[in-house]
Amino acid sequence: MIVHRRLLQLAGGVKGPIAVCAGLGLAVSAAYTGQAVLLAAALAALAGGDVPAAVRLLAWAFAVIVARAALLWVRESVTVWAGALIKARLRDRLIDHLGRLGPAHLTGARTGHVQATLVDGVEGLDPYFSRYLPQVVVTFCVPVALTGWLFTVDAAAAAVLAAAVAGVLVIPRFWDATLLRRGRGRWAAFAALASDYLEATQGMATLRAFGAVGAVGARLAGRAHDLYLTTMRQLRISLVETGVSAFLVQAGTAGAVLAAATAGSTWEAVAVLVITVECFRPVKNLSEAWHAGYLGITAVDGIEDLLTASPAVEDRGTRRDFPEAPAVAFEHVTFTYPGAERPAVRDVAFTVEPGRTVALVGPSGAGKSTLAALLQRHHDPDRGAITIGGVDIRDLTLDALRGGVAVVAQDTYLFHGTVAENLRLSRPEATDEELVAAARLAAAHDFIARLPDGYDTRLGERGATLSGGQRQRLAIARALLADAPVLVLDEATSHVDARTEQALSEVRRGRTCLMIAHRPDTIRQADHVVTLENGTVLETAA
Ligand SMILES: Nc1ncnc2c1ncn2[C@@H]1O[C@H](COP(=O)(O)OP(=O)(O)OP(=O)(O)O)[C@@H](O)[C@H]1O
Repeated sequence: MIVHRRLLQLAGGVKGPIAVCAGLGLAVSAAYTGQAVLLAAALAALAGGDVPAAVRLLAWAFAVIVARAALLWVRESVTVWAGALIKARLRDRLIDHLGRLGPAHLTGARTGHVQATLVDGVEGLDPYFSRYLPQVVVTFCVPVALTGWLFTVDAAAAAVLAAAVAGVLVIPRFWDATLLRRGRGRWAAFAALASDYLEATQGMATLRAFGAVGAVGARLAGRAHDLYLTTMRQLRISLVETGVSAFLVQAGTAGAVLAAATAGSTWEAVAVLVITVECFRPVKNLSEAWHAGYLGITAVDGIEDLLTASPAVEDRGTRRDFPEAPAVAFEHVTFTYPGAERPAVRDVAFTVEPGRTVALVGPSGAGKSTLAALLQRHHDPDRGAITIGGVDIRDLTLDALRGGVAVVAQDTYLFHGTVAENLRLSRPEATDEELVAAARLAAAHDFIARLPDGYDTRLGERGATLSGGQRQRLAIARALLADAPVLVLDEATSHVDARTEQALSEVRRGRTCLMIAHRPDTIRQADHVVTLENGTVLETAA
């Protein structure tokens, strides 16, 4: 029996559904006990030759059985509802926090780990909250109540039963710490396997190209074997615990019945037998619920890691109005990535005048993407500041900043949705006409119109069904639709044709644009060129 402190805190918001499940569990136990007592009494009446009383008692027993069936149905429905509610609330909380952590967190964590936590961990927590925790309540209440009641019927049998119940509830607790530790080991192995599988699936084209599928397959087999070993290690403890509990249940039942048969009548022994069976029923059910919910318990570390991770930047700004036609100024900005030995950018100072374009150029690793990330506040500078229209971007709310800065990245992410859904990501309320107008300006309308369902065509994951240039033009249309006054543009090193080039100049028009540029043609179109080297500004040219 594991009642995890952190999981109880997480359950704070779902105490109501858990309490309802526990209440229904108690009602079901009461129905089982009522049925058993009525049947025992009916048998006693039959043995005593009182047939009418036996029939009356059997009729009551039948009514209780019907009521219990209804209660079981309600309990199952409520359990499934509670489970769905718990999962939805927990996932909302995790996704919300992940959104606040931003991309900086995902560069430090393996995506597969995060995915395993969000999908399998939360899925495993459903039975923990909706079945296991309510059953813990039932397991503590029912045996204690029935043993107490038995003391009024047969003290000797009750004493034997009390000892067995205490043993069943207390002895397995000695294994709890080991069980939890091994469970965590098993979760770590599971998350590692999930991460490797995700990576292998995503990188399959590269693995095939380099003939590395076999080697990765062998590594995955190794991971799967680790998972098997950790599962068996945990199972060994679980089985010992189950065996000890089963022994105590059988010994307690036999001992209590023996005590009753020695001291009282045969029918008293029958009554004790039915009570002991009902006394231990919740213990058996708890063990079943434990097997359903233990995956969630072991995933708690991943969930806690995610929930306690602090965002790379705090959303402490209060200004909601984004400056209009703003200048973007880097004021002696220095920034070192966490754990890095030297700054990625050092004392960088330049200004992008309102409505103008500055091309950032320089060799690989010079710090161009870092400056773009700082402008989007994926990180905050260690020294210096970035201002937009004279306002420090830390004074803007993150929502205001995101609404005012549009991004056309080189590796544009397209989701497994329709073209229209992907475009509306930047402005969900955009009308169909606005969608088409943006797509036309971005030179994307023609190829979209040729797709099987036009704007309603479903794109494959990451836009896999489109060419690189088409993906880039959709990204430009998305930025146009966002209609933000500041633009961060990471010029693609590949797939830039004349039409994409024209779309790029369209999206820059009237906007203050920071452009990571690679090609001489594009660099020539910029109003100013800032050359970076080793994180510092080498020269600024008009
Ligand atoms: N997440 C990170 N953690 C630690 N160091 C990083 C991280 N991202 C980049 N760096 C380092 O910061 C420095 C600047 O990298 P940055 O990506 O800004 O260069 P870049 O000029 O955009 O290069 P490229 O043209 O190749 O994209 C490099 O030394 C790089 O190794």
